[in-house]
Amino acid sequence: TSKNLSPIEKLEQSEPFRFFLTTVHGIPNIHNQANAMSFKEILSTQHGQLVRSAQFNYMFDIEFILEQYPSEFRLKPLLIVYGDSRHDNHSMKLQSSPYPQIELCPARLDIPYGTHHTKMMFLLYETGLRIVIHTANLIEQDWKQKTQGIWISPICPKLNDRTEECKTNFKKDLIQYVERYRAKQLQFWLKTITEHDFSNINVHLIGSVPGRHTGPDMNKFGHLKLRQTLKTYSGLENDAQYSLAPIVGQFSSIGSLGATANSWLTKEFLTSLKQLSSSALESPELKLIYPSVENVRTSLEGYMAGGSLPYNIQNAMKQGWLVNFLHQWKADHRQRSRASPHIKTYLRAANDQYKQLLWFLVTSANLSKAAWGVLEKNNTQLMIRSYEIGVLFIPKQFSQSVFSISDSPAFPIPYDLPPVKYQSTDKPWIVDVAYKNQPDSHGNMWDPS
Ligand SMILES: O=C(O)c1c[nH]c2c(-c3ccccc3)cccc2c1=O
Repeated sequence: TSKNLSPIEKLEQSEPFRFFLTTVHGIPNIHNQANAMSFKEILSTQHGQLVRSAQFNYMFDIEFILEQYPSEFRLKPLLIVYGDSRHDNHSMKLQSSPYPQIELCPARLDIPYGTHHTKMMFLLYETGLRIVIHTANLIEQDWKQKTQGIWISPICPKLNDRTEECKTNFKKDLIQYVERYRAKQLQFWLKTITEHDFSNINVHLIGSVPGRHTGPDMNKFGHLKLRQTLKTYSGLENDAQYSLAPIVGQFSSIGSLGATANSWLTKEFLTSLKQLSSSALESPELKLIYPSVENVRTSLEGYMAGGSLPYNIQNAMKQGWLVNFLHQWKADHRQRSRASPHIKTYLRAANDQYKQLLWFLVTSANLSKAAWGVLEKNNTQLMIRSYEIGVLFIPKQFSQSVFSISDSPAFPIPYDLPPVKYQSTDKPWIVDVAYKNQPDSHGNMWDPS
């Protein structure tokens, strides 16, 4: 009977990556220990005396959120940063009106169809500032039986006169991201970030903010920021041995990608992921992981899991070519093959053995132009619709040449590699069609009409 780890022990054991999956109700406890964290454990009193916090997200259940904070922290100031959608923007005001400690910050969404997908926590303790970047909405179902990703920073101490050097540019990139909200409610947090020492951060920040980014702004956000960061820091530039190293994308929704793979996916997006100059003759393999109908039907939540996989028939029918790229959700080594994925990750393996990684990204960004951006005006501007944020792990920042997924310090990958292709009978999960041939793990059918 192995004992349960405390939140502090989980953080210590997660070094140097500090990358977790959410705990899952209904799997053996042993798989909710190493590299697994719950919302309550993130907010545990064991981390110190909380002063105030901010929660950036897309969906909020205020009662659920407050219930996750330890009772002694529930009345501390809490800033909620949400997407100012044109239609139901009063729901946040209604939810938070009973709680004077809650301040609201609507994020501007000036480009149609943009959403505030960013999922991030600022936790200010008496001992310093912690940043958490993750993939879960602040509603109970997102933290119960899904696979979600969480990166938890060290508690960054107050800056004394010592000049800090942040080797991944994380601090400057975070300030640049938060400044783009142009929100007075975030002024306190911009000042707070400036006053803390981020020199122990070993990940890169990859964010998206809505806009038509041109000139010097082009490489600051979206897939061009990823391209730029990989180019500058990965040290792969001229390493011909990796030109065919396979690339994996894993996500919980898919946008309208165009009539062929070449429209955006392989020509623009893959060029950023492979980061090598696009002149490299043949392209590396791109494998995409997105749940099949069978993955959803047999999941712990059953077809209900599909409610959080909003790939719609309108987009699916325009891109039948995509199915050839698709692979199943399979995470046996983490006991999470039935914990439907809401996490989004992108990675490059060193070769087709998939035993080592060249880099790993966990992010809120699904496979869509809205999230990553699309080049316009003869490649002079990158148009992004949504707010997104993620962290990129590069071996060099961990004094390694590659990440091993088995030898210590093993990178804790969320799913099984190599990815497993759809079977010939498999179809991608589509949220707005009916599935009435086979009951799910709860004996239910799915009939969205
Ligand atoms: O931020 C996130 O992760 C999510 C963002 N949109 C979701 C939707 C949705 C899809 C189209 C229009 C409006 C809402 C539905 C179900 C789950 C999500 C979701 O999880």
